Amino acid sequence: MHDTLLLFGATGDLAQRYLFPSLLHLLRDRLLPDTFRVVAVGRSEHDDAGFKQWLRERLEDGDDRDAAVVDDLLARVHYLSLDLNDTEAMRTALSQYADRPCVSYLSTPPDLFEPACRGLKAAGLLGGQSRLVLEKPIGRDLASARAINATLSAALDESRIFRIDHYLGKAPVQNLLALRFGNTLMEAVWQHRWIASVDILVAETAGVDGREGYYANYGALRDMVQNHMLQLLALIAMEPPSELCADCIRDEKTKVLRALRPMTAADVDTDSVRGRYTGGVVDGEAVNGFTHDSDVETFVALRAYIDNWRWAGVPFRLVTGKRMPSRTTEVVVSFKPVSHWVFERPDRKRARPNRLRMRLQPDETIELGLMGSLAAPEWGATELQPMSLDLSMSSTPARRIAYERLLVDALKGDQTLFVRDDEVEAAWRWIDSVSAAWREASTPAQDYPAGSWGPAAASGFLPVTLAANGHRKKTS
Ligand SMILES: NC(=O)C1=CN([C@@H]2O[C@H](COP(=O)(O)OP(=O)(O)OC[C@H]3O[C@@H](n4cnc5c(N)ncnc54)[C@H](OP(=O)(O)O)[C@@H]3O)[C@@H](O)[C@H]2O)C=CC1
Ligand SMILES: O=C1O[C@H](COP(=O)(O)O)[C@@H](O)[C@H](O)[C@H]1O
Repeated sequence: MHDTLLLFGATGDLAQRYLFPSLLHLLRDRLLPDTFRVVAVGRSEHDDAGFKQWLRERLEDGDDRDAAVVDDLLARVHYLSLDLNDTEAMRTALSQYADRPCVSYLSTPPDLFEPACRGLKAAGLLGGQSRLVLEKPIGRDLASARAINATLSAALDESRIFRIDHYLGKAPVQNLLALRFGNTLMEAVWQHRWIASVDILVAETAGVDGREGYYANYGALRDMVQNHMLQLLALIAMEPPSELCADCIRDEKTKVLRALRPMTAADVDTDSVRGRYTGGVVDGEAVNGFTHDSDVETFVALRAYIDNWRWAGVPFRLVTGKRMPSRTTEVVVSFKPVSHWVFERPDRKRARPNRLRMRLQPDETIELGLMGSLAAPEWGATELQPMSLDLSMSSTPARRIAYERLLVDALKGDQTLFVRDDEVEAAWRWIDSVSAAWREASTPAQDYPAGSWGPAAASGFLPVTLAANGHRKKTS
């Protein structure tokens, strides 16, 4: 396991909210080497003591903080103020760390990836066994992703490049693989013959607040669908890998992403909805709308098709939005109805095809919708009723922040939960088809009030499980 982490963007939002708290937990749980050290790099002109004071105030804010562990972490941190565009300054300041293999983590905007690579290379930090971790987004479209990948591959081998999609660090997301490939029952019915549709919902109550500049250039399609949602789709739809090696899994995910049917302007009206939140009420609090000058969407609903043998004709409905009524990430697999109905005719109206609901956030639960009989002898006949089988996951161990797992894996060199160059490009290829179709069809972002499930036109895309929770009913 490498023991030197160079964290670029150390003064940023991600670093203070997730990366340093993750390191704190890993140190507390003794999951880092004794010699572990962090070179924290930002543009802000703190001196080392000033940065540590700034960081201490943020770390001590958390409710699970142990003062001794905070002290331990801060003793391992050294701060450097550097402009990543200044290759010579990077070489001068950083070459002292080239004494042993290290992990450089670029938690910075993507336009800094190229200059940062130049500076790291000049400092000798990309050679040997050193690794590079990159935050999303990897570009803004296929062309820019390719340019970033070309820069990276000119600097170091793909086996040492770790592209983050933090959803892959979430234990419930990894459990999708366990559920699919650890159970005979699932895999036997996991295909178009038995499955009618798949819903993937990632709803957030949070708004864009504080990230308007970034978001206005990306929108929900590029911010959420290109990475997290397509990763969920790939895990649900991929073929079984021959073994759990990083490339075995990434090969299969990439095949799925490549098989996504491109969207055309003719599909836009039936297969997509764009939305943008206006003012409203979320969690009992009044919130403002997203009023940025750009035309970006904060909500997307898409119907996607995977053109391969397993998934022919099965719609995958992808819905994500900000300022929704609840924070919910779930995958709902709806099965086809039974082929021949043998029960009383009136029962047929009540018949509900089986449904597997895998809730990933905020809590992890699995629910299987079945038909069963609640017959009472005096009724004289069997009456079928929908029943649901809840598999509580409450006995699973406490979950770690996704970044804890990803940081450990990057330090160890395990790429399984990181995204490969061809995978990123396949995802962008499909996203580009959607944005080109929207452009050609001049698809507007329709208003929805904050605290609702998106524009009215999207109701046919919402999983039926929302109606079961008392939310708006699905209309088609
Ligand atoms: N925040 C989040 O929740 C998430 C963020 N991400 C991704 O993580 C990355 C970082 O995001 P976030 O922390 O929010 O961004 P911020 O804007 O909060 O931070 C950006 C960081 O980059 C540094 N930086 C900017 N320009 C330079 C430069 N020329 N030279 C050296 N350092 C520079 C900043 O330094 P300084 O502040 O000192 O100027 C700061 O530390 C982005 O790619 C983002 O998309 C991904 C998922 C979630
Ligand atoms: O990458 C991002 O993810 C978050 C949602 O992550 P979660 O772990 O809280 O589900 C999203 O808010 C943000 O816009 C996006 O950049």
